Amino acid sequence: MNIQYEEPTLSSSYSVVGSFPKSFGYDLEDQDLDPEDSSPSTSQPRILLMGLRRSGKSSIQKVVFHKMSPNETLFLESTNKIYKDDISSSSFVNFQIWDFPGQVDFFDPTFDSEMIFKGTGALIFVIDAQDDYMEALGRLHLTVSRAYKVNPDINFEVFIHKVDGLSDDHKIETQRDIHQRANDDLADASLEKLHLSFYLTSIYDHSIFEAFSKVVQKLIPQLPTLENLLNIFISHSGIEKAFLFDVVSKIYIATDSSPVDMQSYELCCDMIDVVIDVSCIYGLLEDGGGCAYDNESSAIIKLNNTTVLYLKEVTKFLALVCILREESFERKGLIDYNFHCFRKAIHEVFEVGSLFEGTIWRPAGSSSSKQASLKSTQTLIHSPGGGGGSAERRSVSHFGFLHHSLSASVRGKFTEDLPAWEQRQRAEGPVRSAAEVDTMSDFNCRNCNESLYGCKYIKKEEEPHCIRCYDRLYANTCHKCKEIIGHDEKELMHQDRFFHDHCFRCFSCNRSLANESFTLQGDALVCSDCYCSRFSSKCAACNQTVMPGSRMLEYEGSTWHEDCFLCHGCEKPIGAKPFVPENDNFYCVPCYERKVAPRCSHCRKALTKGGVTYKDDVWHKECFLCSSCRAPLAGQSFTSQGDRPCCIKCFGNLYAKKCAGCNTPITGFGDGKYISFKDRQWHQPCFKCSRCSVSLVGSGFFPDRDQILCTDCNNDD
Ligand SMILES: Nc1nc2c(ncn2[C@@H]2O[C@H](COP(=O)(O)OP(=O)(O)OP(=O)(O)O)[C@@H](O)[C@H]2O)c(=O)[nH]1
Repeated sequence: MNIQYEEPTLSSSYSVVGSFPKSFGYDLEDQDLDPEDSSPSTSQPRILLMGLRRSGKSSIQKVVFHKMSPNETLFLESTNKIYKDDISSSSFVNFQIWDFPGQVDFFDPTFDSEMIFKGTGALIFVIDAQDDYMEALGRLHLTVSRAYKVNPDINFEVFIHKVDGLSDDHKIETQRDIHQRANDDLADASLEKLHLSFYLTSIYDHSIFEAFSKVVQKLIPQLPTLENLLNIFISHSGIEKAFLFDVVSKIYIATDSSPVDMQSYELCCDMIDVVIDVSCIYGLLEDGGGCAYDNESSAIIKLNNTTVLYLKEVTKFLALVCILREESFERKGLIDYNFHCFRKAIHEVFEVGSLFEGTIWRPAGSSSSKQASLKSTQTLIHSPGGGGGSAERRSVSHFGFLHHSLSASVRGKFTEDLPAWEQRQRAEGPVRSAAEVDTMSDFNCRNCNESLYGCKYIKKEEEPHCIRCYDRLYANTCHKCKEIIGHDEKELMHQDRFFHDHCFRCFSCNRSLANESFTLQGDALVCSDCYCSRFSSKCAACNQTVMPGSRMLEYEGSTWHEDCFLCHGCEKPIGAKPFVPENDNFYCVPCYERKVAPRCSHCRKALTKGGVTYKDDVWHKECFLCSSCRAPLAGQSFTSQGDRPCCIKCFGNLYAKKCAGCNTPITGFGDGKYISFKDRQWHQPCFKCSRCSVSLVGSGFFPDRDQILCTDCNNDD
């Protein structure tokens, strides 16, 4: 195959290196992404985008990192070379994305797996959910197993993409199916340790940004520190939710530890768009110079539901976007002061981060500035009033955050524990000048009264506690292992029970459930896969698992997917409508009436329920009438005259013989037996002696013209 080198046409920041497959572009001499940078750009962490042709790889990259509108991706040409995109020039995160052509051939001798996978942080495999995904699953397995062999530390991420075309039920079913098949393939290859994470994505909504955020976050070693900082910041400032955004890509680098709901995330994304758009109109210089986002950037949007959105610049590429209630925003001085502390802390964290090799963070400055920054932290610790000037000041924590008066109600437990602080302690030892000791002399644990200066501490209802006392007095006990969940351990809560992160596992397969969906079976936690294979039923039509929580139908002990329960007549799903079972088939009522139901012998209309059967014919109840008087016969005694049904009354009047004793009809209904002699008949009670009225049933009698006589009366004559 001979593919020519081409200049990229889509974006000036997009680099094409080499051609596929002759040279994959992995050679170091091709790495000319940053001519200023003497270090080879391969040292940057790398995210690979792989998947079948047209699965949407380039679109994802273009939409997330190059602001391309989703509709424009319709015109993207197929990728036939590896595109290496260094996004660090426009973004805070410092990595390359390699977009692979769909037809990559692992068996080609020029494909250097070692080279590609060695420096890879994450491998994103894109599966087109609107297409038949069996081939993609095969390719996924091949790709991840090869990559895992070279570098087991890669994060394997599967984007089940283009889900905008699927219904909600279909999305869940597709995810479950792909999840199950992919993991089965890995289990068959004894690769159970290889963990795949799955995301439902689309470029037409925020899901792709959310998914990319999570992928990037996993590559950030300082994430727990950032999360802690955000926790402290929001709890001290009365803020409900805060996101640290990479402004250009709108992926969030970190957020506080409360759960992320899509709506809040979308709101904050939209706010960034608004800020950039407005400052492009009003914020640029007359000659068009300047920048739409700079260190002056800050914005407040008040929503009409008493919610406020607050954006502040953190670094050239980072913005903090907060959601808070209007009443909390009245203390804006306090929030701004705390933000100031937060920003300083962030700068310090990045500097520490830059000391680590291969960090995904952009270094904040040279190492000589580290000393200055650490000093400023000390200043903050011991001069909490600086810049804040607020009457609400109540106490100071390590980074000088002021407490919001609502903090107790805002958030419970958080640990004011920052690696940067630890770093300083390790590097310099506990510095305790006289002035410092004075300032901090009454800063003791409220329980054991030991000084907290230079130590980690945790606030409980505004009162600082040393770690030991805090764990002893307030830490929760893990429901599984019955051990205390220490302040520095991740704690998960489910139905008022607390668990260690590592104890929250599936009862059946022992997989961690921290980021998985699960259900409870009695007291046991079960992951959805095990639940499906053990407890859920199979659809009687397609024999596939009926997912718990999905829409289904049950009838006489069998289960169907809602879409599989079809009318045998029109072959459409019957859904919640009434149906009629007939010879192992089911019919919706219209089809049953049209095609299967018997017809009434009287009106010829379909008979769907009840009715009367008489001499192999069926009638609606209301159609089954006396052939003489038209009175309804359903539920009544009746007889027939010829083939026609007849009520007792008409039969007696019109057709029955008369009793020779009482002259009323002998119908056979309720009359008991009757006696017949020659051409005369009697009801049994009427068969008696015409003179002395003695019953003649069972005894001899003597007819005497119209009369019948007993032996005695006959002898009297
Ligand atoms: N409906 C929908 N279409 C999408 C989505 N993402 C991408 N597409 C479309 O999918 C088609 C293929 O997208 P590309 O980004 O070129 O796919 P690719 O994986 O880079 O393809 P190759 O370069 O051939 O490997 C384009 O027409 C996109 O508009 C999505 O989320 N939803």
